[in-house]
This record gives sequence, structure tokens and C-alpha cells, in this order.
Amino acid sequence: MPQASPDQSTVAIQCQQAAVQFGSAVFQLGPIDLDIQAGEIVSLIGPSGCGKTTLLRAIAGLQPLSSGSIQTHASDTNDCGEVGFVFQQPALLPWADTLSNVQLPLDLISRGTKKTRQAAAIDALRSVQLEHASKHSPGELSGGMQMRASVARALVTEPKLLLLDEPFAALDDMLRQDLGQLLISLWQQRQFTAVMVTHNIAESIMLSHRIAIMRGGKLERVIPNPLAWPRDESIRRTAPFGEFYGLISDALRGVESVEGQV
Ligand SMILES: Nc1ncnc2c1ncn2[C@@H]1O[C@H](COP(=O)(O)OP(=O)(O)OP(=O)(O)O)[C@@H](O)[C@H]1O
Repeated sequence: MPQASPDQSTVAIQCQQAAVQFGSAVFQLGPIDLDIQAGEIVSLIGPSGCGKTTLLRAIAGLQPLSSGSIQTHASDTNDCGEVGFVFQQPALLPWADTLSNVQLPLDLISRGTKKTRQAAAIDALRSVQLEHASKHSPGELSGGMQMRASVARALVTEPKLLLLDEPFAALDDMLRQDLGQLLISLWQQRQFTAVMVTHNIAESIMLSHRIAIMRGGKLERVIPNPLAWPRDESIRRTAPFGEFYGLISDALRGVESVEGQV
């Protein structure tokens, strides 16, 4: 049975006084304290340049900290397949077909046999409804199909942790909503922990259990999402959605009308 909500008993990501300083640059991230539970999806939202991507990269271990620490349940193992990434651009290899692109992370970590890797890639393609395009090159796919392939590639190793950096920002609104629903249905199957950078308030509300508001390198507040989970698109037309949208907008504008917790 799919789980309906995150596992509140296991901390999957623990940021303790995590800070990043870039050389002589003025910007400093943190120090940030944040615990994310296993199976939780947390959105990072805030003005351009406030440090969302830097925090995401730090969680991924791609950005060294100048002080503090970030522990993830992925960093407890040495398995490179424990973290999946989805970026704004699908970044598929143009010379390889869709199946090979999706299979690539398994090939890179040499997991299983060639046959099991291919079977896993086909499964991942099926989960994003792209099995029929396995032999197509990325140039033959629409933008939405490319992004679905990118999601399949991120999930093919069955990572416990999925990191998404404005994954659907380049897509039109309808496609963006469809891919959001796809992410929710994949979560229902796999209950991964996810951190997603977005500029889109509605998307952060639809897809996350908590919304972390950042400003000037600081984590200002983390707001629990009161809407029932999992959500479908009809929730956008409800009063609670509208109210929560207003509350997040206020928080982003720095209006002190909301109780948050870090
Ligand atoms: N490698 C780097 N060296 C120096 N400064 C950096 C580096 N990477 C990011 N910065 C600076 O850190 C700050 C935060 O950048 P970051 O990309 O994390 O912001 P963001 O909130 O994700 O922005 P956006 O919403 O525009 O993508 C910016 O001032 C940026 O110029």
C-alpha cells in the first residue's frame, strides 16, 4: 500500500549550522538548521540570489561547507545511486537514445548486469509513460517528454533522496501541472525524500509537505503545508488552497502574518 504521508520518525537530512562562504564574495549562506524527515518533500522558495541552489548543492555534497554540517541518509552509505538530481534543463546526451540516457546512472555506478540495468531503465521509462520513446533520441522528444526522461533518469537508481532545481520552470503551465502530478504519483510508489527549488508558489504548495522561505542566504521560516496529501489539481480551486497561497505570498514579501517553524 502506498504511504499517505512522510515517516515522521526518521530524519533524512539534517543541516546543523550549515554555512557556505564564497571566497571574498559578500554572499553568505546560513548558518542553517533544518531537519527533513524521510519521505518528506520540502520546497525552497525565495527571491533570486537568496541561496536556494547553493543550499541544494550543499545538501547534495556538491558545495563544500565553510562551517557546520549536513548529514543525509544517503551520506550514510557509499552508494552513488542514493541521490537523484533533476535540473531545470533535462541535460540528456543528444547522441544517445532515451533508454541509454535513462540507463546511464546505472552504467556509471556499474550496478547489476547489462540486462538488469536495461530492465530497470525500461521500468523507469514506463513509470513516466515514456516507454514507447525508448529508441528516440532526445532531439526527437518534446520538452515535456525530455523532462520526463530526466525524471526517469533521476529515479532509475531508486534513490532515497531526490534533489530538484526548478525542474519544471522551462515548461508551460499545463505541462508543469502534469509533471507535478507525475511526481506525486511516483512519490506514492517510492516515498523518496525530496528537496525542490522553485519560484512558483502554487507548485510549492501542490508538491511539498513543508515550504522553506529563504532570504539573503538565511532560512527565514519553514511553513508546514496544511493541505491534505497527496493532492490533485482540483485542490487549486479550493478556499484553503487560496488562503495558503496568500499566506506564502505574505511570507515571501516579508509580511509578518504567519507562524513558521524551523
Ligand atoms: N560558485 C560561486 N562563487 C561565488 N558566488 C556564488 C557561487 N555560486 C553562487 N554564488 C552566489 O551566491 C548567491 C546565491 O546564489 P544561488 O544560485 O544559490 O541563489 P538562488 O536563490 O538559487 O538564485 P536564483 O533563484 O536566481 O536561481 C548569489 O549571489 C550568487 O552570485
